[in-house]
Formats: sequence, C-alpha cells, structure tokens
Amino acid sequence: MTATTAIKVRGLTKSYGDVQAVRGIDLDIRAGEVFAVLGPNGAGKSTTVEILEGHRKRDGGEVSVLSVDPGRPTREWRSRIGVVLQTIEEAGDATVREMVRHFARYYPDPRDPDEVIEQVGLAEKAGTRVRELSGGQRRRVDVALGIIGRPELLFLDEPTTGFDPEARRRFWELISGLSDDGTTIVLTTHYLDEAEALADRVAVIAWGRIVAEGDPHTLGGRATAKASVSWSQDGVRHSVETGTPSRTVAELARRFDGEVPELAVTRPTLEDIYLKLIETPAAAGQEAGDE
Ligand SMILES: Nc1ncnc2c1ncn2[C@@H]1O[C@H](COP(=O)(O)OP(=O)(O)OP(=O)(O)O)[C@@H](O)[C@H]1O
Repeated sequence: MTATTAIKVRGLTKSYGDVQAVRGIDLDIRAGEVFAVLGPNGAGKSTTVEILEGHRKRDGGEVSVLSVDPGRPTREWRSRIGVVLQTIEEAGDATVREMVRHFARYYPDPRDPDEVIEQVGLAEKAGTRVRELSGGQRRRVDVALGIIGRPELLFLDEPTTGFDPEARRRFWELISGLSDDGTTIVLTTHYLDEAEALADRVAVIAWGRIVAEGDPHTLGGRATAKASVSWSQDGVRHSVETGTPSRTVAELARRFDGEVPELAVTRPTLEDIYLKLIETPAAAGQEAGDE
C-alpha cells in the first residue's frame, strides 16, 4: 500500500452494560479517500465513528486517527478534523453568517466563511437567523461548520437527512470537490445511492462487526453476480437469470428479428447486496471469520 493511512483500527470493542455495540472491528482508511459506513439501526456505526472522532472512549483495541490515538486527543489534532454531528440545537439569535464566522475563529487556517456559505447553498439565507431556517437548511449549516476549519479529515454523520433531492445532489458535488482537494471523508449514511455516488470504499457494519468491505460497485460479488434479462411478449413479462446476458440478448434479438420489446438487463443493486449481507447474524460471524 503506497497511500498513507488516515485511520487504522484493530480489534475495536465497546460495550454499554450488557450491550456489545462494537465486537472487534478492523479498518484501514486511506488518506484522501471517501469511505462510507453502512449498516442497520443499532449496528454500531455511530459508536465506532464517535470513538474515531475522540468523542467516546473505547473498551479495547488499537486506534490511530491522523497518527494520534483519539482516546488522548490534543487541541492541534482536533483542529485538523471536521465533524458534522446531528443538528446544532443552541443557535440563539445568530444569523448563518455570524455563526459560520464565529466558528471560523476557532481554527488556525479557516476557509472563507462567505465562500463556505455559498458552497452549502445558503448564500440567500446568510443574513437569516439559524433558528428560523428549515430542517434541511439547518443541516446545511451543520455541514458549513464541519468544513469551515479546512479539515484534513471530515466525519459526516448522515449528512443529507432532510435534504431535498436538489440539495442532496449539490451536497454530493461539494463532497466530491472536497475529496478532489485531498480531504479524507468518512460518512455514515442510510442512503445506498449516496454511498454508491460518493464512496471509494464502503464498510457494512452489522451486529457490531464488519460483514463486508470494498468498492461499492463490486461489493459482495455484485459485479460478477448473475444478470437478469427481461422483456415483454404478447403482453406478458418474461425474465431469465443468466451469467451470459450478452448471449441471451443476442438470441432474443434473433428471435424478434430486431428490437426486443421493453428489453432490460439488470444486475443486483447495492441495496440488494446490502440487504443480503445484513440478513442473518450467522452471516456476520462467517464474514468476520468468527464462527
Ligand atoms: N449511550 C448509550 N448507552 C447505552 N447503549 C447505547 C448507547 N449508545 C448506543 N447504544 C447501543 O449500542 C448499539 C449500537 O448503537 P449505535 O448508535 O452505535 O448504532 P448505529 O449503527 O449508529 O445506529 P443508527 O443507524 O440507528 O444511528 C445499540 O444497541 C444501541 O442501543
């Protein structure tokens, strides 16, 4: 591996009383990549990410984030990290611009507040009080506060919850731009299209373990899985599963002597693969090599 490692985790564990939230997680996140953490409610995603952010103590394992143990965070280390938590509650009477400017002062080399406000699509609301914004607009303020410090590493916890479709697309562009500039990004999301659009790699966490990890386009054998070829004939929909969809399509084209009515060739979506991965606890044990 030539790229530098931004985050290295070995054997991470964390329990809350009897609940084993994280049961031995290993992770390597490279500098500059976008890494998405997926998994059902209660899987242990937030616990893991909060430990990486230095906001929660671990029980066991080794963790290094930008070469620092987040269990012993320093002020300098914190200034290199951006965190977008769930929505800020205490906005007082501050306007969007005042709030972003205020946070900029905490960092040694902040981005330009007006530029950041523009980037998150709030230019027209810069003079509006944060508490008077809609839910999705407030979320954009959270994102602005997460990136104002020009972080090397940005954590995003379900960043687009409450965004309208246009705002989500705009946010994806913002994240891609930050990534192009070299920012390492770790995001948790329940939107699989978001993970697929943004992430270089994803990890699926279930029952406190990683059940699969890799490129979202090939995860769980997705790229080599059988394709489904479907078409219509005499008002009836037909479908076959095949490992050689090109051959099937060629045969159909011959049979119809040209255009095949309503032809579609589909492979499993990331959602299909994801749902299979989180199906049973037994699958988690096997994938994690922990029978
Ligand atoms: N502060 C806490 N005290 C006690 N139990 C907790 C605490 N935080 C989380 N848990 C438990 O730990 C497990 C993992 O929770 P975690 O918040 O890490 O899941 P998650 O994957 O982030 O879920 P979600 O998708 O719902 O945000 C759950 O069973 C949860 O009930």
